[in-house]
Amino acid sequence: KGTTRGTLLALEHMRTDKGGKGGVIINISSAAGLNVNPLSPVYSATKAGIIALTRSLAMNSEVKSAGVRLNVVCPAFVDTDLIKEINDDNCLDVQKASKFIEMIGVVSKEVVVDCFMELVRDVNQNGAVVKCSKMDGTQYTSIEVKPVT
Ligand SMILES: NC(=O)c1ccc[n+]([C@@H]2O[C@H](COP(=O)([O-])OP(=O)(O)OC[C@H]3O[C@@H](n4cnc5c(N)ncnc54)[C@H](O)[C@@H]3O)[C@@H](O)[C@H]2O)c1
Ligand SMILES: CCCCC/C=C\C=C\[C@H](O)C/C=C\C/C=C\CCCC(=O)O
Repeated sequence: KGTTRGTLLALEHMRTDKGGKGGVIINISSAAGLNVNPLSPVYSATKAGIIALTRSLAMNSEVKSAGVRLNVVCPAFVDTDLIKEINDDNCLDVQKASKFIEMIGVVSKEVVVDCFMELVRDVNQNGAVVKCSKMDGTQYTSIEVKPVT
């Protein structure tokens, strides 16, 4: 809910057809939103929602004309407090989650920031979904878009 409200507020503020200067919105989702995550299904659903929200707005012709780009970063595990706070309230099996994190590995915050900044600087990126993971590195995902007529 916070990401949806924040995105819509930023968009209203930034769009050139409403007096703004245009620009770019980068949302943070998660690798959990790109694939199944049986250990935290609700978390996964909220992250999939952020990807759909961001891509849908990015592909809206009025938003494009108003000079606002939107992209989304989907990190796997990152070295922040969040992964130290996995517990029975937010995960269905904490022990399995710990083993999974060990297997996938944890990236530094700098890796996510680099990814974020690349999407800010590259004016050709709109609607991009970028995964960053220790195991697989940084990858632009490819999801087919059927244009709405
Ligand atoms: N750490 C990871 O492995 C990881 C991976 C992928 C995605 N993410 C996502 O990245 C985002 C940031 O997480 P993080 O890893 O930096 O965690 P974090 O725990 O370090 O930071 C979360 C921040 O959100 C703030 N916060 C919590 N509830 C809030 C609220 N209701 N209103 C305003 N602020 C609130 C906290 O005070 C904290 O500063 C989250 O959406 C998380 O799901 C994290
Ligand atoms: C698996 C336990 C998830 C617990 C949720 C708590 C923290 C979540 C952190 C991140 O958002 C990442 C969550 C899941 C990552 C899911 C898949 C990683 C796939 C990695 C890869 O494909 O390289």
